[in-house]
Amino acid sequence: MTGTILEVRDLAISLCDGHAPVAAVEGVNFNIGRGEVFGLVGESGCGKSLCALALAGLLKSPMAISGGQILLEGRDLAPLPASEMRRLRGNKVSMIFQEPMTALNPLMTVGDQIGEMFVLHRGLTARAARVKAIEALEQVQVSSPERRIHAYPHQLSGGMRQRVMIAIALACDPALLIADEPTTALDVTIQAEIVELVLELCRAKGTAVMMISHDLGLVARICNRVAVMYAGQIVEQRSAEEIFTASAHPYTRGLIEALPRLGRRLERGQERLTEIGGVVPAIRDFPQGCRFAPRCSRVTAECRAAPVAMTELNEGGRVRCLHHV
Ligand SMILES: Nc1ncnc2c1ncn2[C@@H]1O[C@H](COP(=O)(O)OP(=O)(O)OP(=O)(O)O)[C@@H](O)[C@H]1O
Repeated sequence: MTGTILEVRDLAISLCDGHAPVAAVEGVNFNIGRGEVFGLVGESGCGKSLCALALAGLLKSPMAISGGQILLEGRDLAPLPASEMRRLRGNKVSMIFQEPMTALNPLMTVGDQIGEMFVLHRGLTARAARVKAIEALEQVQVSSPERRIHAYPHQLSGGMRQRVMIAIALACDPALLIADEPTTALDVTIQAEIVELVLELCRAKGTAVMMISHDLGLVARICNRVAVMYAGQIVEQRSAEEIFTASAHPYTRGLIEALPRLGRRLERGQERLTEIGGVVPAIRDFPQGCRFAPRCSRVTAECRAAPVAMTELNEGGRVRCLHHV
């Protein structure tokens, strides 16, 4: 791993729906190294998908980037028009989604959809692209690829469709793959296979991965570094090793407590593992002080008084908490 491939500086994403704009995401800062596997975790509604979509140039109105920079290999993607982002997507940066049907065209064969990447980004002829499409399907371990290239997405299983989406995303060896909960909708055994496949292919191609998940266990297992997001802000950033042993933010601690552990039994009368009480606030209801304050057991008046800045910890870790441990 050498050098930085992606530098996100002070990214802000706002809801611009004709009323006063509201920031759904703000002050997001992180770097991803070449070939690194970087994790972004948090409960549903924390802003993970908005960050992913912004990075891939796929944000849709009424959401828009309202500040900051997204430097991919030094070039700022934030101000680029949609036409320019279309040229970069699949080539420099790719994204895979939880539901492959959102990314696949139901009216095109999978062979044509994979081949299109080589025609568009590599200038190959249709015939050469077809050969590459078969190779790409082989790489994602789809059996009988010569036959499968003629299939339409609806003729494939969920796991198979996920493999096709990965083949499309990685066809042109992008520098960065953004994976937004790519396995959440799949069976547990297939989940593990798909994650392994993504990691193996990205390792071979030198592609960095930004893995987005609500599952801290998964992210800590496969990533080098992890950022924890809460209510539109990063609240903690650590190495994956430290996230369990030295996490400093009460929210990260809460996510860890809620993880099902092997051999961990429910106490008598306990219905589920300890979950963090309360819910993630809606973007118009973000508290003015620490956004986690209403759910936090360590809260004091000071926490509620004003926004909390990031504090640098040792070893490059950072935390947004006045009472971190
Ligand atoms: N188009 C939109 N209009 C209004 N609010 C939106 C829109 N898109 C997202 N939001 C809000 O922005 C916040 C962040 O959403 P986002 O989808 O990024 O969360 P997430 O952490 O990715 O959750 P999930 O894991 O469920 O996708 C949420 O409160 C969501 O309701």
